[in-house]
Amino acid sequence: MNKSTQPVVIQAKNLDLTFQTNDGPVHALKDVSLDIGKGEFVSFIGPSGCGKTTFLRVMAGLETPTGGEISVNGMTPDEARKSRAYGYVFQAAGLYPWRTIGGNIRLPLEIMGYDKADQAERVKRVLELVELSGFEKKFPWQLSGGMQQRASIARALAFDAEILLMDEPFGALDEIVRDHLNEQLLALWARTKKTIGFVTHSIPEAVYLSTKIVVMSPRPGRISDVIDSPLPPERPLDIRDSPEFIELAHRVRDGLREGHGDAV
Ligand SMILES: Nc1ncnc2c1ncn2[C@@H]1O[C@H](COP(=O)(O)OP(=O)(O)OP(=O)(O)O)[C@@H](O)[C@H]1O
Repeated sequence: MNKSTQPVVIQAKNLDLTFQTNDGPVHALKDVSLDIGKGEFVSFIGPSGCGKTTFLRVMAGLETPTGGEISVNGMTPDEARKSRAYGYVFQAAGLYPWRTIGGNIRLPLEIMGYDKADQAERVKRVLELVELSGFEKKFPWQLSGGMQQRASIARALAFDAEILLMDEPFGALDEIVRDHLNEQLLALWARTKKTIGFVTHSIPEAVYLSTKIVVMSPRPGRISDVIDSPLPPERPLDIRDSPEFIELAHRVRDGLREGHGDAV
């Protein structure tokens, strides 16, 4: 299933996850199988409730599947988490308002016991990576929403996690800011060669960013299409006007329609 020539980092086989709720069982994931190769940028797109976040949380070891198997670097997700295999970026930047940007990025490093000099070096490096050098001593409220989200990405990068799991990180931002962050994220991905799992509701965002697009559908949450992108790795924003891009966006839209009647 994995067409990438890179080794497989995340392998999910026939995953099932049913939540038991007061209103009865909710089948959040059904028979989900997927290989993610090292260095891939994989987007998960689908209507609300199709299990995107649940799948990401299973990869991160934050949710336990009720059936099937999943491995991350040959380990269980829980073991992978303990070996600091991934960083997690949420929809809200989730920065502590009483800590500076540098202080927020340092927090996981403090908890993990990195020494002071190493912490300082890492904070400097990741701030450069997200183009926030000079903002270390500012507080979150002094930064725009887009900058806060970049700081949150920097925090996830600070301990060299090989895998970055991002749950709609730019969903709350306006389109121009989002375009800019998409460009920056692609550049960062090219520089760092991270493996990225990215949840989005936006077709253009998924098509612009991904090497692989996973289309999901709800009730029960399942994968309805997996598309390996034919687009080149170098992607200026105006690639979105190219026939290849538009064709790919159509295929994603068709996949969403099939899984969800006519509403997306
Ligand atoms: N902890 C939980 N307990 C019970 N049900 C849950 C839990 N987490 C998720 N669900 C349910 O599982 C289904 C999938 O939810 P999930 O959040 O993964 O979807 P999603 O595709 O990420 O949706 P959205 O795009 O709205 O964020 C939904 O029906 C949701 O209500």
